[in-house]
Amino acid sequence: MSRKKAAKGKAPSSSSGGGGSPSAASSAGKGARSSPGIVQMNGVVHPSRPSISNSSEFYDIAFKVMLVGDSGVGKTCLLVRFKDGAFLAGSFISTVGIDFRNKVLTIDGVKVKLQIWDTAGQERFRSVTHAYYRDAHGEADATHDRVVKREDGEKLAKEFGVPFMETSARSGLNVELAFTAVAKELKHRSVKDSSEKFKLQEYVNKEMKGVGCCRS
Ligand SMILES: Nc1nc2c(ncn2[C@@H]2O[C@H](COP(=O)(O)OP(=O)(O)OP(=O)(O)O)[C@@H](O)[C@H]2O)c(=O)[nH]1
Repeated sequence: MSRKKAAKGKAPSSSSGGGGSPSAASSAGKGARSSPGIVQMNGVVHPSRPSISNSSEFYDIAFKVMLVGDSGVGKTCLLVRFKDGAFLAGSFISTVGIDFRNKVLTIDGVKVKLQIWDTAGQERFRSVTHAYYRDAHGEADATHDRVVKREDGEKLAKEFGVPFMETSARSGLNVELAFTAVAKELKHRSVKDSSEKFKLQEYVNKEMKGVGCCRS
């Protein structure tokens, strides 16, 4: 069965309230997905003067994080799971252009705001989404439908020197961890006099849950 695609998200100019309300929902014939990628982007540090995010939450440091990957790999669902704790099942609604949502996490007593940009995976939006990469620092429940072998993902991550983990927007597997790991790494990078060294790979290996652990 082919997936029906409609438009989701909205233009960035209208997203200042912390993101629009992209919706998606499950389709019986949906194919397997590879994983969305999380790219961490640059941060702004305000150690002595807490700021207020668009969602009225105070924060100490802000970072821009991009979700990148082909259309349909689950970027929007990953973000919605992280932000709202929900899985949007139903027919697949493709993102138009780019959109963002804010979430403030407390990392070792520091309020870290992640401004997470959800990019459109479709080729026709490439020029729009790539424009937002400037400034920037920085699935697993459908095992039968899997298109990317775990080993291949691990190999690729090794090549790029980044940690590898599988997430599921549907079950929630490792979603919080993926974003928390990014926030921790960015916070440690930005606090220059940090005495303790943060080892991202070790943290991820310790905290990561295996596929099949958290089905809902
Ligand atoms: N089983 C399962 N389905 C998922 C998961 N994440 C997303 N989906 C489904 O995959 C389809 C695409 O998800 P989206 O999050 O909209 O994909 P996207 O990467 O944002 O796509 P674009 O907006 O076109 O770039 C939807 O039908 C979702 O319901 C997941 O973790 N498990």
